[in-house]
Amino acid sequence: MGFSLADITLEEKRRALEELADVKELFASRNWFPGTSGNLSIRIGDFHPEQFYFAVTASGKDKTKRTPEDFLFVDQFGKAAEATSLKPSAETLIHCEIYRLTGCGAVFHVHTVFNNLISEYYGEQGSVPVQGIELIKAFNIWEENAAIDIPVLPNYADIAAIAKLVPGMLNDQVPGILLRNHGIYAWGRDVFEAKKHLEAFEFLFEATYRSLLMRP
Ligand SMILES: CSCCC(=O)C(=O)COP(=O)(O)O
Ligand SMILES: [Zn+2]
Repeated sequence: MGFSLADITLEEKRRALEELADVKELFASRNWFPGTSGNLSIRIGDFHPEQFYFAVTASGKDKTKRTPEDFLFVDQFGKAAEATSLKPSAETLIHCEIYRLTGCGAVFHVHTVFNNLISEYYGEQGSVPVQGIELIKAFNIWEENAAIDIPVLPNYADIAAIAKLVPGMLNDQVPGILLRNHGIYAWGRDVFEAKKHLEAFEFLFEATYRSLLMRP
């Protein structure tokens, strides 16, 4: 092993930055980055659980704007892998842990009103039960009347403490975790799949919220 960022082609790095910029713009148009919240990443190059690289959003930026300072490359520890004045997302360690454990290709995190409300409602229980909704198929689960449990983790100011909980909370079937009163992390093999999963989660959260309201 022992490869470096320089071993990854410029073309692959350029493509990752372009894809991140496009998906960031799309999510911004949906108001999925209120108050500079949210972070996005795409993995590049070879993957070994103990060594990999990814491009991630810089911390604290207005993610509705497209600037030359939006992203940087980091290693498997979340440390900048190039000389830069940019700081990686404050939540980069959660991305690191998701890549390490799943080997996925992209991780997207957004704060929305529906994911916050649902995470609080089911926070004590530790997971959000969802059953019989067609969009569960977005997670490649095709059985009749499928039931899933979306994990909910506690939210701490110490991101490393949250990252430590990730291994114990991953559910093989479900490509996402909710942080209580915080937001959703969704991932996939690539940008297409991570976006599909994130959209499905948001649909399921809104549907769950509305069905709770409809209860007698
Ligand atoms: C103002 S939102 C608080 C931090 C957060 O939850 C988030 O998603 C954005 O942090 P980042 O460092 O990635 O900008
Ligand atoms: Zn966040």
